[in-house]
Amino acid sequence: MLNAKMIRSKFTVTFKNCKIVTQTFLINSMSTDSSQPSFEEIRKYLWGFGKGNVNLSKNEDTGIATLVLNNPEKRNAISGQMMVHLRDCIEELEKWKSGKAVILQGHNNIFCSGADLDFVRAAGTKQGASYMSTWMQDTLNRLQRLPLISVSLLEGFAIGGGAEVAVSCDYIVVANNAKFGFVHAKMGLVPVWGGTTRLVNKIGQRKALDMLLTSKVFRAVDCLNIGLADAMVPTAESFVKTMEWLSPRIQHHYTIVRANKTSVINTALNSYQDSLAKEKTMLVPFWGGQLNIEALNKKIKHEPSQNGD
Ligand SMILES: CC[C@@H](C(=O)O)C(=O)SCCNC(=O)CCNC(=O)[C@H](O)C(C)(C)COP(=O)(O)OP(=O)(O)OC[C@H]1O[C@@H](n2cnc3c(N)ncnc32)[C@H](O)[C@@H]1OP(=O)(O)O
Repeated sequence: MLNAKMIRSKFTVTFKNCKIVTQTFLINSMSTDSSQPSFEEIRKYLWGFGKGNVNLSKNEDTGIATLVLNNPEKRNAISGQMMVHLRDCIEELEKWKSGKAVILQGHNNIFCSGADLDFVRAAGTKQGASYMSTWMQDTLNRLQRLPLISVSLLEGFAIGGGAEVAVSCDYIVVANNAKFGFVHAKMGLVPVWGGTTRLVNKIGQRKALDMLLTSKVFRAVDCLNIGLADAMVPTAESFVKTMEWLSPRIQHHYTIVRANKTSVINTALNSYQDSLAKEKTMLVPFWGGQLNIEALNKKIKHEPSQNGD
């Protein structure tokens, strides 16, 4: 792992009979920090824990991928093996250059019951904590940064680590039967997969603190009322309705969809100035490009939509 290390060197200069000592600090970024585990090492460790998998399917025609958490005997709890699968799926999505969106779901209409409690018991060491938090936080950071529009479709329970996965997505759609909770405190834990940071970004500091401290499990309509969920859909047709809800958000060319997602996520993850600087660089591929010229030629008149959406 790369580690920034300061090297100080002194230069003495004589100016008008005075000795001036200048100090130069160089950053040596090539040294390695052997105390940090490599991701390969963590992969091997996690792979030894539990069953289950994560299934990715990509539809090249629609540009929509689905990612399904699958561990039916444990309400889709995330085992060590599934942590490895999840990262591999995100890496696959990073390579998908023409995709527009990804929908995350749990197998058989249950989103996810959090980390596999058998894993939590077996890996309950300092090493286990460090490996899991490093791996899962990095994996979910990468999910959040994908240039795809990410939607978590919550059916049934999304608790503990399941809630952390859900808030890593751009949008949360709840089925009528969804139940969502950061239950970590009740389990004698704190979220470390990036869930606290992302929850605060979604619903604000006070509501997030309340949610963490009470370990309350929220019903679908409450998720909508507190601004955590973006839409609520009937459980019986949750996937179809989620696709309908998503459709206007991905109506444009995939390059436009991805550029807008990238710009927005940059504001969330970078400083104001960095975000402005990055935003300025986004226009070049589009300005005077084919999509822009076609739109100009149509002489579009922009009007409010009829149904107020
Ligand atoms: C790293 C830790 C932290 C994080 O940072 O993210 C966490 O995620 S901590 C984990 C938090 N999750 C839990 O504590 C889940 C506890 N489980 C439940 O509350 C309930 O099981 C449920 C999820 C509300 C579902 O209830 P229900 O539909 O009534 O099913 P059952 O309770 O009968 O469960 C069926 C079956 O599944 C097993 N199960 C459920 N969740 C997990 C889990 N997270 N890990 C392992 N196993 C789980 C449950 O024990 C049952 O097994 P059997 O009794 O053998 O059938």
